[in-house]
Amino acid sequence: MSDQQRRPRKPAKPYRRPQKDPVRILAFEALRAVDERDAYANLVLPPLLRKARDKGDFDARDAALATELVYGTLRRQGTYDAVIAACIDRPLREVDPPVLDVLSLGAHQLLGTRIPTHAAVSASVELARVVLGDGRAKFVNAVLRKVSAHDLDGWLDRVAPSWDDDPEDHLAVVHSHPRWIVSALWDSLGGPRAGIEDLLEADNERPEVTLVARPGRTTAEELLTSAGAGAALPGRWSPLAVRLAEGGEPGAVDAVRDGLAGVQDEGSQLVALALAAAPVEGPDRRWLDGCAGPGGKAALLAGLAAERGALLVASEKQPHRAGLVRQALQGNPGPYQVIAADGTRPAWRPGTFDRVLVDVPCTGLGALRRRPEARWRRRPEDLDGFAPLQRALLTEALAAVRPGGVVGYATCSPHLAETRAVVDDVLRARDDTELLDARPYLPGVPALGDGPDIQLWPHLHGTDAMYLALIRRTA
Ligand SMILES: C[S@@+](CC[C@H](N)C(=O)[O-])C[C@H]1O[C@@H](n2cnc3c(N)ncnc32)[C@H](O)[C@@H]1O
Repeated sequence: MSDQQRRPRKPAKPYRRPQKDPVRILAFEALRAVDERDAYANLVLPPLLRKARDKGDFDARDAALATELVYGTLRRQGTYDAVIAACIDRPLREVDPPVLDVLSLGAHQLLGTRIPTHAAVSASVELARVVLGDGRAKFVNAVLRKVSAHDLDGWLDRVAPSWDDDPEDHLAVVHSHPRWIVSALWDSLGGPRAGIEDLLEADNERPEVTLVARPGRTTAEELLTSAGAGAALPGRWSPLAVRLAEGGEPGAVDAVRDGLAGVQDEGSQLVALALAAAPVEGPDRRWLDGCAGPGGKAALLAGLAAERGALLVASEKQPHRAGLVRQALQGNPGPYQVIAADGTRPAWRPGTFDRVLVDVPCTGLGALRRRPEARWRRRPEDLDGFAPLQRALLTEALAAVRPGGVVGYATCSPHLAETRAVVDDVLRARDDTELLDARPYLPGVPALGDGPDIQLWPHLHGTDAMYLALIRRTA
C-alpha cells in the first residue's frame, strides 16, 4: 500500500445550499430581460420591484440597491467589459450572456459602489450558485478575485487606451460610451477635453426627477407645497419646474396623481416655453403639436394656449400614443383636440396654424441618463432610418404654419445629423423661411452657444440634451 493510499481522505466539505439574496437575484433577472428581450430597464424594473415588495421580503432600501445595481451595471457596461476581458483568457463574446451578467454585476459592486470587496465577491458567487450552478460559480469567483485586485482608477490605467494614442477610444472606455457616440457628442459640443468629459460623466449620473406645473391647473408654488416641505426645490430655469429631492416619488405627489402636474425634464419644458414665447405676426389662435405622443409637451402647450385663448391640436401617428396624449390633456382649462394622424400626410389644410411644434422621432442620444441600456442598443445606421422622416415632418410643419407663424423643430438628441443638418437641408430648399434666434426665449439660461438654434446639455444645464430651432414662415 503506498503512502498516498494510506493517508486518510480529507472529509468532503458538507454541501451548503447557496444563499438566496433577493436583491441580487432581482437585479440579475432585470439584466437578463434587458439582454434577452430587448426590454427597457426603466420599464422592466418597476413591476419586478412591485412583485418583490408584495412578497414582503423587500424594503425601500432593497429597492434602491437593486435599482442602483441594474442602472449602474448597464451604464458602466463598456468599462466593465474591458476589465472583465482583461481577467479571462478567452474573448468576451465566448462567455455565456448570463455568466457575463453575473460578472458585470459583481464588477459594478467592486468598482462602482462602496460595497466591501469580500461582500461583493461572496454575494456574486452566491448569486452565481443560485442562477448558474456551482460549476460556473467557481469561474465567477476566480474572475471576480482578479477584478478585485485593483480599484476603478487602477483598472482604467491598465485597460483604457491612452489619451495620446486615441482620445475617443480613451473616453469610450473611461466613461463607458460606444466610441461612435463619443465622437458624435464631441462633434456637436465642440471645445476641449474638459467639456466632453463632463458631458460623458453627466450621462452616467442619475437625473433628478423634475415636475411641471401645468398652466391653468396648478402653479410651481402650489406644486412645491403639494410635494411637501424639504421634498422639493424650484426648477433651475423653467418657472413651471419643481425638482424632487433624492428618492422622491412623483406618484406620491397629489398634484401629479390628479393630473395637475406631470413629470417632465426641464429641457422639454424650455422647448415648449420658447415656442410659446416666440412672437408671431398676426393672430395667435391655432397651435399644432405634430408629434405629440406621449403628450408631455402637448400638455404644457395646451395650458399655455389656453392662457391666450388659443386652441391646441395634438396629433400623433401611433393610436395608442394618441391615447396617452388624450390622458395628458384631460383637465386642460382651454380647448384642445387630439387626433391620430401621420404628420407627413397632414390631416389639415396648408397654412392652418399660427404655431407648430415638431418634436421629431430621433435616436434619443440626449437622454442617455434615463435609458441606461440605450447607448449600447443604438447603431449609427439608426440615423439613416430617421433622416427622411425628420426632414418630411419639418417640411410638413412649415406647410402647416401660415406666413408670419412660427415652427419649432425639436429633438431629444444633440447629434448634428438630426439637428442642424435637418434644418439646414430643409431651409436651403426654400425662400419663405427665416431662422429666429431662439436664445432670448429661454431667459436666464446660460451657455446657449452662438445661436440662432439652441442646444441644451446635461452637464451645463442639468437637462436632457434637447435641441430647438425656431423658424418663421416669411411668405
Ligand atoms: C420624440 S416623440 C415626441 C414626444 C412628445 N413631444 C412629448 O413631449 O411627449 C416623437 C413622437 O412622434 C411620433 N411619430 C413618429 N412618426 C410620426 C409621424 N409620421 N407623424 C406623427 N407622429 C409621428 C412617435 O410615435 C412619437 O410619439
